[in-house]
Amino acid sequence: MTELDSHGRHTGVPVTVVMPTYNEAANLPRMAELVLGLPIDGLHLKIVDDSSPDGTGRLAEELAEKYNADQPAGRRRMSVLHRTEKDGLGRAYVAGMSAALQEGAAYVVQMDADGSHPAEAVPRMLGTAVASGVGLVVGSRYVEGGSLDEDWGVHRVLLSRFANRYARTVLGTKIRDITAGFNLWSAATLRDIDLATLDSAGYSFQVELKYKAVRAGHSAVEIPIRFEERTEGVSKMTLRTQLESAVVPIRLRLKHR
Ligand SMILES: Nc1nc2c(ncn2[C@@H]2O[C@H](COP(=O)(O)OP(=O)(O)O[C@H]3O[C@H](CO)[C@@H](O)[C@H](O)[C@@H]3O)[C@@H](O)[C@H]2O)c(=O)[nH]1
Repeated sequence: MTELDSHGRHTGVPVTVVMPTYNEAANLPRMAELVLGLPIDGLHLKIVDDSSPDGTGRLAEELAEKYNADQPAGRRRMSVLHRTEKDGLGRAYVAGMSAALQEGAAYVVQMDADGSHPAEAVPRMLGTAVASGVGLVVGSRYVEGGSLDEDWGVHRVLLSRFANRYARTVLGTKIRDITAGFNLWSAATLRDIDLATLDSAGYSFQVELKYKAVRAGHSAVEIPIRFEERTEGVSKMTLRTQLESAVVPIRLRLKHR
């Protein structure tokens, strides 16, 4: 059970932040500093890099060496999982989450490496999960108090709103930000979902995982966050991943009628 010590730090619970990267060298040092500076003792940052041509994987190793340097033997604050090729956001998360569970994480946080997700919300998400006992806390743009960076173009805003409305309608779920990429999971919830047999390779993984968690009987809580547009690098979303996002909800619905 996590507790807050006299300095307001969460203690006593192993939390792993899984962060997939593809060409995020310009963002990674700042992200590592933000995440590893959070007031959560024992927090671990796991990078899942798909052989980024810009050297993100190598940089991640250098950062891990720096952050692990002053740790007692056998304890690491940061690790890097290298995959041989770009194989999709969903598969990168499956690899990172599976490794985190094997290493004994009690909670797993999903976070983009581009600064879109407010790292400072993680203690609040953890506190919510522990206090309420829910297995999934969604960092939500679409509940009261949540917001989107005004720099998101009209096209992206409409696409995001449509994708959410579409997936929610097809799947009949109540989660308002079902495409959200900033989520905290309890290990028990992830274990109840067969990560090895997901239908999604790419971004629709976000929808599939939440749907399967709710179907497995777990409840979700959404807490408001502000989503910032990245200032460095570019989104890796493609037409193909968007098409997958259109197909996966229908496939899930047909499978689980
Ligand atoms: N390892 C790996 N990482 C990837 C891959 N594709 C993307 N990433 C990493 O995944 C994170 C998100 O990728 P972006 O391409 O920046 O995502 P986005 O367009 O901003 O979309 C985000 O918001 C959506 C909701 O609007 C989310 O649905 C989506 O999952 C993501 O969080 C970044 O850290 C990026 O480097 C991949 O194939 N492999």
